[in-house]
Amino acid sequence: MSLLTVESLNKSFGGVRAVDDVSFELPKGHMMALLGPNGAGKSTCFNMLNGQLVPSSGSIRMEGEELIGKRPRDIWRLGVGRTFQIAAVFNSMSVVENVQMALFSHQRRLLRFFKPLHRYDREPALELLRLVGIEQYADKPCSTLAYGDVKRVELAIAMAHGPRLLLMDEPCAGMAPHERNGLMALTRRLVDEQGISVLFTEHSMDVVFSFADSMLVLARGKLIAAGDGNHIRHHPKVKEVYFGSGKTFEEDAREPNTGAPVSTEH
Ligand SMILES: Nc1ncnc2c1ncn2[C@@H]1O[C@H](COP(=O)(O)OP(=O)(O)OP(=O)(O)O)[C@@H](O)[C@H]1O
Repeated sequence: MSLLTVESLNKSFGGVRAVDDVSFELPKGHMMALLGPNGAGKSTCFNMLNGQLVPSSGSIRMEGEELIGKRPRDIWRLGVGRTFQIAAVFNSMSVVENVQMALFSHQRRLLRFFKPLHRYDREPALELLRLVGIEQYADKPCSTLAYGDVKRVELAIAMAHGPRLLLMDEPCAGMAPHERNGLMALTRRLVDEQGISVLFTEHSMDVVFSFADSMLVLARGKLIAAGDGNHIRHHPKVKEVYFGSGKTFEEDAREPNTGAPVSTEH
């Protein structure tokens, strides 16, 4: 059974059909990219999946349960996590405290007046930092981290909520090539080892073709192609919408300068 089943999804803003009759299935343990030129409808799609926007019509089911009509908070509790283009962390708190806070909020517990935050859930938080490869920065303030590491903190925070589906909004925006390969290789490992599913938007085609199992391509709200890298790379409609955009559809991502395959090591 698919984790996510989207059927005939529509969203109009006045006369603009931002998402136009889109249907797809996302299997468990699968990494899928949602592609398309600017204004294609990717953000609108994401915002409907996590309940921020109410669709004009259609259906979004997670393991059979209809998500449309539920509040974003309830969808999040059902296991739909999200990371953002600009990482959302508390800069003044330490790395581990950010994750402790997320674990704490996930368990819906109330802070006890005399017990400081740092005494809650430190071990499980450290375990999550180990998972994303930044345990060594646990007690540093988030504000002192390199941007690639802040994105890892954001991933640990998202994992603290035990997602079944993680929506990642341009995860590599603003990152250097070696940082983005590291982050996506880590995400790939979380998909393979933890069995979560990931749907991500991304403008860097090298990242997409290296790490995604499959791709959806939107243009003016419509789904024009769906399939694996080979299918998408040679799809005439995809070539048409990207023609002249400078997108290269490279075969795979390699570490810059060395030509070595990317690694999840940090
Ligand atoms: N709140 C809104 N009100 C009116 N029109 C909107 C709104 N949100 C999106 N649109 C329109 O819907 C269409 C799809 O926009 P959307 O932001 O989903 O595209 P996108 O693929 O995410 O683009 P980008 O890659 O530039 O972020 C565009 O024509 C946009 O102008």
